[in-house]
Amino acid sequence: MSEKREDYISWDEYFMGVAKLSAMRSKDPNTQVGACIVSQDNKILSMGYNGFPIGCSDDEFPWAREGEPLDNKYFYTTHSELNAILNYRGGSLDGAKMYVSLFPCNECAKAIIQSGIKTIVYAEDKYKATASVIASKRMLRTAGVQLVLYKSTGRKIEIEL
Ligand SMILES: Nc1nc(=O)n([C@H]2C[C@H](O)[C@@H](COP(=O)(O)O)O2)cc1CO
Ligand SMILES: [Zn+2]
Repeated sequence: MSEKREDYISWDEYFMGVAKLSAMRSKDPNTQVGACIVSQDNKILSMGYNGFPIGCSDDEFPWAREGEPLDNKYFYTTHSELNAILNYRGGSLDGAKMYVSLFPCNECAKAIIQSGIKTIVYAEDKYKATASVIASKRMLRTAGVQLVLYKSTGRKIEIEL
């Protein structure tokens, strides 16, 4: 009998890979973020990426980072984490895990806590010095959400599409 394959991807690589693949759907020219929500028994429940709400055209709303609040993206974008939570239509997310390519902001932190997600596995934390992320960590830690920095295995995957 032939032996089983040994170079299959791990659960962590699988879920962070799905989060990063989701991020590739984002139209944001500066930062693409992806999230993948997983049940306690390793089933994918939902995914999301950052973008404008349904019906708000990617070609009409602004992608700029600067300028007046009404003329830049920040009032209009839905973050990947919130999209992943809202995309889930199956009931409770109690005890679920979220894999996300960038640490969640304070607004998403509130949604994560309220939805019952108990663990966040994040790949990057490039805005860690901002008030938003400091406030986010304060709430998440106080609420008992486990924060896990994803350790890259360095594996590169090429997929023909
Ligand atoms: N955790 C996050 N999830 C997200 O989906 N985002 C989104 C909002 C914007 O579309 C983009 C950040 O844009 P910028 O400020 O790096 O050009 O990423 C941002 C953060 C940061 O907290
Ligand atoms: Zn957010």
